[in-house]
Amino acid sequence: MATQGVPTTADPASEQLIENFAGTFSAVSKSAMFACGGSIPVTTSASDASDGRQENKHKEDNPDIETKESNVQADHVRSSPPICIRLEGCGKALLFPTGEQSSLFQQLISATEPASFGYQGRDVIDETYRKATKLDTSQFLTDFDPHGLGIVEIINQLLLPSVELHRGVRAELYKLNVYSGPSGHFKAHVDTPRSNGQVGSLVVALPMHFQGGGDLLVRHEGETVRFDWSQGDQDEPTIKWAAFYSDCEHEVEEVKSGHRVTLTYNLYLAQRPGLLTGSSTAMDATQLPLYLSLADLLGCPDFMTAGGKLGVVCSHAYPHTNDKMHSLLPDMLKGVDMALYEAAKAHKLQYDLITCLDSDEEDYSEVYRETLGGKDLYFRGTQQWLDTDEGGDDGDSIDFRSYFPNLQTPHYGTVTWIYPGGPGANSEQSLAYMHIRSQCSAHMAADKFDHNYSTVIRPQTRSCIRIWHCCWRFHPSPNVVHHLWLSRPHIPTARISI
Ligand SMILES: O=C(O)CCC(=O)C(=O)O
Ligand SMILES: [Fe+2]
Repeated sequence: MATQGVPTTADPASEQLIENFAGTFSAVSKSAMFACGGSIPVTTSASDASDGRQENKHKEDNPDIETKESNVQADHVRSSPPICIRLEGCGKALLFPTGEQSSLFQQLISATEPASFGYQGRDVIDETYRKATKLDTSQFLTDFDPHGLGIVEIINQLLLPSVELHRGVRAELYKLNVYSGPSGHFKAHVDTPRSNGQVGSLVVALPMHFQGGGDLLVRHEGETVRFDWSQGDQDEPTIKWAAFYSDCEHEVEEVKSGHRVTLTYNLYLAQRPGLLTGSSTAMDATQLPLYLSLADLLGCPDFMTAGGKLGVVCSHAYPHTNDKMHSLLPDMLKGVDMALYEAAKAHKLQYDLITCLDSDEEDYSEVYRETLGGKDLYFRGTQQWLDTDEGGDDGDSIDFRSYFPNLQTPHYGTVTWIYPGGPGANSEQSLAYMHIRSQCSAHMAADKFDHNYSTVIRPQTRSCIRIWHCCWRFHPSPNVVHHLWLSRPHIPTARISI
């Protein structure tokens, strides 16, 4: 057996920092995400479009550059064409971005009516509480498509962490609203659900100059996320969006000048038509609490001065056995796992996702690596035993490693592990067992194991292998299995792997 202890446990100063980070991670994973948002640039001229083509050409000519960059900051930036609004009874299309002096925009403003809000079962208009105007969907048409721009998919991944893969949200246009300066606002409130299936709201701010105020604040269990969407006339025109659960209190701060024009959508739970589009660039990771917590960790000069590794156990299940699914990572990540991935990416950390086997022994000082059929499998701990009694409770134990003669030296050294919810809280290990089963059935002699032996790997039994469902390490190749690995190449003394 090849082993090699690597003394890279966190130093005491780092331990406190890691604890803070773990606290945020656990809090986020417990409460899941309650709000998310992002921005999408609007392409307004032919030159913008050709810039995009130039960039693609550059990448075609330099495939290596593409590959190297793709691990850290690869996604192309998705942009939107100008957004068209057509008013009922008006043949002309109003295109956003637009100037507030344009006659079509003025026509829009005059067509809107004071916006009400629900209070004790009635629709009320009270400008001290809400000063805004609205158009109902019967009064206008728009070509804005939150599904096509990838917004809905991001919401699926971030706001629906506990829902199975095939569930998602459907966004249904509800209103156009205008909050105009100097005093347009909406005080803190919780939206009235339009039906049982409604899970949240999506607000999209069209590219339009307005300044000062107009921030959307969303609150949940004492946490607040602020979305600042003001745009000056020098800024690139950008669509801003935010989505949040129905039970979140939210408010719109006073707009000082200009017009804040929004499309609001109700988000309903729906069947998810397929897998993901991978448009995470539309999301603003810097608004994630994990981003800030990670920033604290990375910004501290005391953090892991002697180097070290941080492993974060995934909160959700992913199909390890299916190569097609592997290639869809990270797009198919859910909830806090995706948030962590996005936060790491926004910090320009390197990352990798691996599947990891975790023994139940106390000694975690060794990490073993085994390459199986082009996939890397990582072992932690010193004892890897399989109980081979397929049907019964207790059977013979076999040293798992004897089936992997090419076991290599430890690859990652000691890892400081963060278990959201605590060790053992991962309820989705069964998928990982299937992974083991499939790995083993492909690579072990058929007479040694039959295909049922997922039943004999018992996570809670001390002498059995326990599988933690992804320690993270991302790799651009679809053939290499998962584990998120974060490091800071520019600060060589402090290396983090998650
Ligand atoms: O415009 C916003 O940011 C939020 C609007 C809102 O709260 C609502 O329409 O219920
Ligand atoms: Fe609202």
